[in-house]
Amino acid sequence: MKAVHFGAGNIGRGFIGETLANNGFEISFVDVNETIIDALNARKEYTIQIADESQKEIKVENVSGINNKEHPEAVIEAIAEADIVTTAIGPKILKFIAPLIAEGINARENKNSQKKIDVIACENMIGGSQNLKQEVYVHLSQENKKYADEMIGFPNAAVDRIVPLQKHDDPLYVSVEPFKEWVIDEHQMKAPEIKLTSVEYAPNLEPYIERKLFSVNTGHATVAYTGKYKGYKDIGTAITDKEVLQQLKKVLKETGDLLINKWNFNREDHEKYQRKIIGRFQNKYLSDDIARVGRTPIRKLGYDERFIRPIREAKERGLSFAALLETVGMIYTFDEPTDSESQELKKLLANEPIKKVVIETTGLDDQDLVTQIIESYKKSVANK
Ligand SMILES: NC(=O)c1ccc[n+]([C@@H]2O[C@H](COP(=O)([O-])OP(=O)(O)OC[C@H]3O[C@@H](n4cnc5c(N)ncnc54)[C@H](O)[C@@H]3O)[C@@H](O)[C@H]2O)c1
Ligand SMILES: O=P(O)(O)OC[C@@H](O)[C@@H](O)[C@H](O)[C@H](O)CO
Repeated sequence: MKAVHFGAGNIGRGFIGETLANNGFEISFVDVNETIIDALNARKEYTIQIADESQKEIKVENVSGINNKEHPEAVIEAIAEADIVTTAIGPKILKFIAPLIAEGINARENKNSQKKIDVIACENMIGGSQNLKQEVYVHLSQENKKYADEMIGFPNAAVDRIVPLQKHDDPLYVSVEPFKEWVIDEHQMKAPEIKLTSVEYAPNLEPYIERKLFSVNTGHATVAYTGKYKGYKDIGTAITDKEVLQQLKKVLKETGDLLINKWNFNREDHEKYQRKIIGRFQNKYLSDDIARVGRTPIRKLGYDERFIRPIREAKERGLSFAALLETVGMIYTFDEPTDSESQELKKLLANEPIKKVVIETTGLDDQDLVTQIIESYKKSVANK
């Protein structure tokens, strides 16, 4: 069985690669990072280290790499032969790899392949694979679309494992937390006979992806932005600050109340899930930079993203969202020189009226919310 995986980065190697290999797949990693691709081709294996007291090492074998900038034709060929295609490349990059996936589908049709496959985007976003499908379909002819409608599934997925930026001499070595969870929307699959061991299949992914995004990611981002606001550089140190931990707990209470109200989750189970998340952020065996967790703040301020969507939905339901609003105010003060979106946000704030910046970054048309966010931002600036 063959897998093509786009993005040989942290989660790509640290989780998706491990899972596919455990399920007997031969994996072609597609990436633009020459060092990683060359190392994959030279060694055909890499090592994952579990970041807990065991420090256990796991070998991932039967892997190779394709540089999609240099060898797009090899990627198309690999997709034509694949049994599964996955991505973990970043939500904003999906549109750049869409033409290659479209050409791969075209190649499958040209060789009259009757094998159905699924293309699974493992990104932190709601509706990731369906979003990728839209981008891919832009590049398909009417005829290709008909073939794709029948043969290619784009099931949404939620992927959870903290994999920080890696700082080892070996460019492939990847240290990961022990926790892992990958859920795939079963109803959107075209090849449901391929069921990966250790992956969960759900009839409706929405509650899972919202629970993950609005608990793990809203919480993680809250530690990052509150931590940065208070001068910290990494998640593990920031969370030892009582005020940062308090802010995290307040935010998780708000998203928890929303999720319980919306999806009818059992409160006790959800609180247990939240405690587990806090413990994961406190993992002393992991060193996770605030620069990584807070990366791309404009994306994270998006309408359907980890802060604005829970704020909108809490407001609709008459639930509290004060701590979420407070954190959003701090996001606008996030100044990370290594992150281009953070610098773009800084420039926008320096050159445009704050109201325009808030509307553009959040996509909100609710004037009351826009005003509340402006007030929260001004408070953050004043108290800094
Ligand atoms: N790291 C985590 O803890 C984690 C956990 C769950 C989900 N995710 C999600 O997975 C995705 C990837 O995150 P990551 O942390 O692994 O990031 P990463 O930066 O480590 O990996 C992304 C990889 O994509 C490659 N890439 C970028 N543009 C490309 C292009 N045009 N063509 C081919 N390759 C390209 C990069 O070279 C890099 O190797 C994101 O959507 C993220 O939200 C990450
Ligand atoms: O990947 P992002 O930028 O959407 O979010 C940063 C982190 O919160 C994220 O990568 C987590 O580590 C991960 O989602 C845990 O499953």
